[in-house]
Amino acid sequence: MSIGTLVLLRHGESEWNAMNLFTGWVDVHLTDKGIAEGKRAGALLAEHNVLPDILYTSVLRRAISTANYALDAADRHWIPVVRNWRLNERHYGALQGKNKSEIKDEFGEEQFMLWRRSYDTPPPPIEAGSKYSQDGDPRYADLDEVPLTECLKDVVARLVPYWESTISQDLLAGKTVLVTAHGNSLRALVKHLDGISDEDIAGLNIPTGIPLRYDFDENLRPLNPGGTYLDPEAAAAGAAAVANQGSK
Ligand SMILES: O=C(O)[C@@H](CO)OP(=O)(O)O
Repeated sequence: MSIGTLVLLRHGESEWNAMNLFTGWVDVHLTDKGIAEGKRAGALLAEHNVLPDILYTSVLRRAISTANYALDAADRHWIPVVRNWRLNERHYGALQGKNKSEIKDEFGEEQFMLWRRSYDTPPPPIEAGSKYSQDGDPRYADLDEVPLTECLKDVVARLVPYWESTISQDLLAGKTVLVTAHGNSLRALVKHLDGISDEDIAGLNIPTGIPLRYDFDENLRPLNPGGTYLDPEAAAAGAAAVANQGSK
């Protein structure tokens, strides 16, 4: 059987994306624009005849809702769904709920970019019991420890084993697999798929709501390194907008 197709989809614009706030594991809703992006993503899937057989999402509603809108638009609302915290956004520690521009002004561009895009510098940990911490959240009851902060390296460490044991098995079985997740969890996965260095991953930004397709050889090496966005122009504009967050 031939190897399946992978489609990565970052959730549509969330309320906190629109407000320029660090989000991480805080479970915020989509904006109307984000809902429209989800529907458009589904239309793109249908137009390109990339019809998912199975969906993997994080346990955060911005990814779950985006997938629901997209699959409904593509008439694939009925496929099996697997949700796993390992696809969650990077935990943004004490920065969760903080305004990106204010953090940049307070700590300077260099520290801001270290926290946002360096591979192995996590933000300061969130305080237990603080408004935007996840302690006591029932969806994480099975975790030995809920993270208090994460850098991208931590996301790679929690996500790649799940990719290898579970998601990639569906590709090897020939399925079309949709993964609906987040800016930094998808950066972690793309880093692994494309073998991007710890330094170069800093320059990679994933736009909201535009399906990114990967095809593979039998060793699960991408035949189209970097993947193929189903709307390349919108993807380039969207990635530039993400890169510039924090600049007023
Ligand atoms: O706030 C976040 O959780 C992420 C994604 O929106 O932000 P950034 O792109 O700055 O890593």
